[in-house]
Amino acid sequence: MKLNFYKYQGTGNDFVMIDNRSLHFDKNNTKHIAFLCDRRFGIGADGLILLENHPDYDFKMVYYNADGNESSMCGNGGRCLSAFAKQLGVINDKATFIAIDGLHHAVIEQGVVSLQMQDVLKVNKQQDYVFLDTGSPHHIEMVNDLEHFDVKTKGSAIRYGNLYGEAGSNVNFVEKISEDTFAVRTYERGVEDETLSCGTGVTAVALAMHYIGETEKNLVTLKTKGGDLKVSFTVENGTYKNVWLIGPATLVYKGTFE
Ligand SMILES: N[C@@H](CCC[C@H](N)C(=O)O)C(=O)O
Repeated sequence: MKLNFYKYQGTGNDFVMIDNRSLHFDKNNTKHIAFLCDRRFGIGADGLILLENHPDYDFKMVYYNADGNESSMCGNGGRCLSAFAKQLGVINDKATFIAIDGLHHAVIEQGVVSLQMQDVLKVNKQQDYVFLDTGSPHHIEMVNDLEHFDVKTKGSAIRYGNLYGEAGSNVNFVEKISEDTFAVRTYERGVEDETLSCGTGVTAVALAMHYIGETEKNLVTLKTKGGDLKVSFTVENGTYKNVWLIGPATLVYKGTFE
């Protein structure tokens, strides 16, 4: 059967997008989803996202990691899916959609997609790291010389280590550039490698840097290998609300897969 797909990227975090409003896509075929995401034998992507109808909202987001398994929230994916929904004519410049972690709002202005993320009510600060959940779980460590840091080896050791058990965690390494700017590199669970950018990851980093006092700003720039993202938020009694992930989301190409 022929499959129409669209390839999107948001700061280099890339996704195969499928309009599944007719529910024709086989969601249980993990091997097929992993195959479509394979960079040598398939289309190639960090994840695959289905856009589906929802009775109460503009659309529903269903997200799979490159390993073919459905996973928790993808921030860059949510931004790209909002751009895809606009391209399909499902929305204009604003969206309210449901994802695995709940309701999201998105606003699109000149190719920049701002996505409201879940409130973060709990931050776990330890001596060497911070852990928080921004829709997906994120371990955060500050390091020196991030450019030459072995993200894959060190990230994999933490992801599969004792701290996070069977479920594992995404792992972010951070270097402070200035009061409101941080460089971030992320090892992504389900891709099992470093990706060029991770939306829930940079969101977690911005909040963590505020929480541990590395910044007092509530608009933070995160520099990833795939480009810059911004995160804004309000602070209420040690919790983070009104959290927005802001950055570009671009159609790369569309195609048909046999
Ligand atoms: N790239 C994503 C994160 C996707 C989910 C993650 N790999 C997981 O399984 O936890 C993002 O932009 O947030």
